[in-house]
Amino acid sequence: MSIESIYVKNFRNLEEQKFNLNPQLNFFIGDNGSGKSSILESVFFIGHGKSFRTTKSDMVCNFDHDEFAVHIKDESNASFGLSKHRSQANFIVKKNGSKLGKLSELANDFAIQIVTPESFKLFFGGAKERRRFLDLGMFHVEHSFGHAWKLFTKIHRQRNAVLKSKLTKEHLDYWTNEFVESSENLSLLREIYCKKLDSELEKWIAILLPEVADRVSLSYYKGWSKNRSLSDTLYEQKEKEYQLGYSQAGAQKFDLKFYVDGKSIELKLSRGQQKLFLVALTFAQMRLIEEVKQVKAILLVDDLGAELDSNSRKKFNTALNKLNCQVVITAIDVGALNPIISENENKKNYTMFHVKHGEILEIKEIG
Ligand SMILES: Nc1ncnc2c1ncn2[C@@H]1O[C@H](COP(=O)(O)OP(=O)(O)OP(=O)(O)O)[C@@H](O)[C@H]1O
Repeated sequence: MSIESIYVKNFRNLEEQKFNLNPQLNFFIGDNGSGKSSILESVFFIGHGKSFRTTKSDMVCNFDHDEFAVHIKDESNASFGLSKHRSQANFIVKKNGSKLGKLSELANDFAIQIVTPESFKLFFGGAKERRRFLDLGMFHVEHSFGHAWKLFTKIHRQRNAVLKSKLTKEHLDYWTNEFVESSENLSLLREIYCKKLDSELEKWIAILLPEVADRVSLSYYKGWSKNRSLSDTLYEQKEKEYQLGYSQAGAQKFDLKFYVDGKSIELKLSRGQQKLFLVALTFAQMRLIEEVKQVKAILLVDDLGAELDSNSRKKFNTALNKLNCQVVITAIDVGALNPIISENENKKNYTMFHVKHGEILEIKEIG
């Protein structure tokens, strides 16, 4: 799918704005603090039911107002919208004018991925972001994942509650058996997905980081040692688990690590190369989602110029043309978009906007 039009109201510094997007490339240019990231944040909000900058949804509501809204229309004229008043706990979520029960239901219709200047630091800096990334892909690609994940989360919570309240051995044994079974189930699904991701990643690395192609490897850690069963691991850690009050091993502890020549990415790649690596991974995931869902994913890139030199942006553009999806890119100035603009000049497949103090204006002539 692609987004045809967006309406935002009282979203951060965007008071009331309506604009149409190009089905392919969209560039938002503006000074620091003009509202570029807020535009991406509003699109991300529709696709994920949350912000990529804060866990507190009321933070995105304009300081001077009590209610914010985002509405979009896609290329087939289907409409999706959300709004929230500060005084209410829940969002009003609508699809084609009819109310939906949950914000998360909107996510079924979208596959929106984002790359920000911070994302590669977060991604290579800690397991949390890698877990989030992988599970997001799995949610779209592996049909049984949503159900398996929900079940696991419920069992994990129950087992932790038993550990915390130090209930009887019978209670713990029951929840441990359930926990082991659902951990193994989830882990198997993740392992299958990682293999798919690995083979797709290779293709994008060849375009974006040809200098390390064939030297990249991916390693999936399921959340407990590969040499021992989860039951044995939990049995051995029983005392410690009772002391701490939560499960020490299991599918919640999974991770995905990337290496170049067997050494971690942070040691082998520069910051710009790390960003390209994450772009390659994001494109690989988008392609897998597209194959399964038969929908085009939408890519958001905040501050393209950060960390990427002109040659890297050229490779980024080559990959972008191959991916062929709707893209929304922000930059501080037009120079940061070259050579992407110059290489797409003849195709006229882009729209450029100027963002100033929360106002969005389409630029007709680029001079
Ligand atoms: N809830 C809010 N209400 C009103 N204004 C807000 C709110 N939250 C943030 N802002 C302001 O919105 C402005 C735009 O922020 P945004 O991050 O979108 O800018 P940007 O154009 O991406 O800047 P940069 O290039 O520095 O990343 C900032 O000046 C910020 O102070």
